[in-house]
Amino acid sequence: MNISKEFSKNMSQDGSVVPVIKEEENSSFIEVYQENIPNEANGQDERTKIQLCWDNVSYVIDRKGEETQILKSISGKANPGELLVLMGSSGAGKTTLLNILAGRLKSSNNAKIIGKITANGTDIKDLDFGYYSAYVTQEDILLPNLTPRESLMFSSRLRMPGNYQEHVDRVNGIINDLRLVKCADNIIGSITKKGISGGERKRVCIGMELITDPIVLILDEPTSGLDSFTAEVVIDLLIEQAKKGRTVMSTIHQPSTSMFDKFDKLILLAEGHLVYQGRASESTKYFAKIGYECPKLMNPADYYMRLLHVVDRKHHTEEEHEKIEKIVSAYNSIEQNDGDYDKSKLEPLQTKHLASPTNFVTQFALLFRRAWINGRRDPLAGQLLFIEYIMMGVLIDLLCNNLAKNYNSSTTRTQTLFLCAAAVGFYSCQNAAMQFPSETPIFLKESKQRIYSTTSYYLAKSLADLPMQFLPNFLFCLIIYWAIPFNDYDASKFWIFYFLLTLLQINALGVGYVLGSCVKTETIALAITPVFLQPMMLWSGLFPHVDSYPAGFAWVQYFSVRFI
Ligand SMILES: Nc1ncnc2c1ncn2[C@@H]1O[C@H](COP(=O)(O)OP(=O)(O)OP(=O)(O)O)[C@@H](O)[C@H]1O
Repeated sequence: MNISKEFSKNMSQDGSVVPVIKEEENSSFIEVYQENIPNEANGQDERTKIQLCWDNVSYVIDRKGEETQILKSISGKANPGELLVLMGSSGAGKTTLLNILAGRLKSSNNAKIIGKITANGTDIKDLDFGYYSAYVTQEDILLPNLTPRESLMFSSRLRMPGNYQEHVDRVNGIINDLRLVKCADNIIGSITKKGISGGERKRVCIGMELITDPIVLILDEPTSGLDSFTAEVVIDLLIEQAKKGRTVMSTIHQPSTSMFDKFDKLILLAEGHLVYQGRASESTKYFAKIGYECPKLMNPADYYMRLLHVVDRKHHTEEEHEKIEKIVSAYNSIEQNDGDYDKSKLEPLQTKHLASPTNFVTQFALLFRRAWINGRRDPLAGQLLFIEYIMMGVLIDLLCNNLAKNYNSSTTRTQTLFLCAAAVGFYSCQNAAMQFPSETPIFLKESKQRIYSTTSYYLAKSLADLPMQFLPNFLFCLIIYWAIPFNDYDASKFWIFYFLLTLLQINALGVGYVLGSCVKTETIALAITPVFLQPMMLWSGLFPHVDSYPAGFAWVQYFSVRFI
């Protein structure tokens, strides 16, 4: 393992590491967690600590046969009890490095990760590293209609063992730690719906990860978009977490001088190269030594950003090229040694995969309740659906009412039924397609963490939405059936009419869910729904009739949500 002299000579010899986990061959996650409960007697948790090391890590992507090296042989380590901050100009590779270290980025056909990453000496590829670490993404991935308390509570109940009171206590502890008491019961909100502030939202995101009491906490730009005071509150929070013995790594954009002074360790990246690794407080001395002295009254973070900035990453000017070369070779010429954290205090981690703490039924029940609350607090979508159905019902009535007086023509009957089927199919499909895109990031994040199965999520989400779908359809059928004499107003036949339209609706919802889960935004979901539905209407058998299809084309009728 190569690390810089600057870094290693300043490493603390933390004698307070007290590893606790001693897993049996077949112990479950619940048992591991219970052994892992922190004892904060001396401010430090008496539990496993993790030192994360990375050795000559490179990331190479292949773009149309042209290889680009995003990270260039980077080595380093993050120690327990310290806040390690990654900085560098935009595009330097900070997020890429964090993603690789967190095990979120894997080698693929056109992207290769080279090098080795270990946690307490074990390759993270052999570990269920997600159970030891937590990753807070740059974007706030939260359900907008829940409160911070509800979000934390669902997260705790889905991810951790324990009875209801234990979850309540854990959530209250986190709300207090993150200073969220004032806003704990307010709606989180979104861009379009005012809720808690940006800083509070960021702290909720951090809380959602702290709920599992992770040993390694990794954050991508947790302070971006926050004012300097709120940003400092977030940094203080990270320092508190580090003081508890956690290994905390974060990228930070533009820290203020007072924030910078609080960082324990600093990693600076330039164009995928490592150009500094060591104590943040020693960095100005180091750069002065290699010929880049930070002006006395200038924020060192600002100075490094300007120093390492390049205008066009693909086409460096000669001056930029020489500067980066000089800083990189100065760093590489420093004698490397391995003296650092006392490794004898680090316990090897278990390599087997750990089971989820909740079973299918619990997952379904919690996800159903979450989806139900989130859906009911966003009445607009439901109200729109009611308006659409009632409006269409009234319009069909108006159009077909006259025909009803002489309702013997089977053509008219067929056309009216087609209009009903088209309305129900279209509205249901479009509404269902709109359900998923906004929740896709939440689902992807949670399913990557293996908090629940895809089946439990899908069932809970779609069943929680069903009442809101069925009710407007029922009103639509009431309006249509009693206005148009399909069956001489035979009341018993109404239920057959309603049942058939409900079957069609369930079909359309299924198609809508598939479409919605394939796209990233609601706008795309809205745009692609007609693309799928219109051909289905075309070969529904009405225009033209199935009997008149060209030879060999009769099979297309089976790819339609057919009602007639
Ligand atoms: N899979 C990929 N395909 C193509 N380019 C990529 C890929 N992953 C990363 N990059 C490029 O690698 C560079 C580093 O990206 P990264 O997101 O790590 O930068 P960063 O330092 O976090 O920047 P910022 O501070 O702006 O978020 C960028 O130029 C990015 O476009």
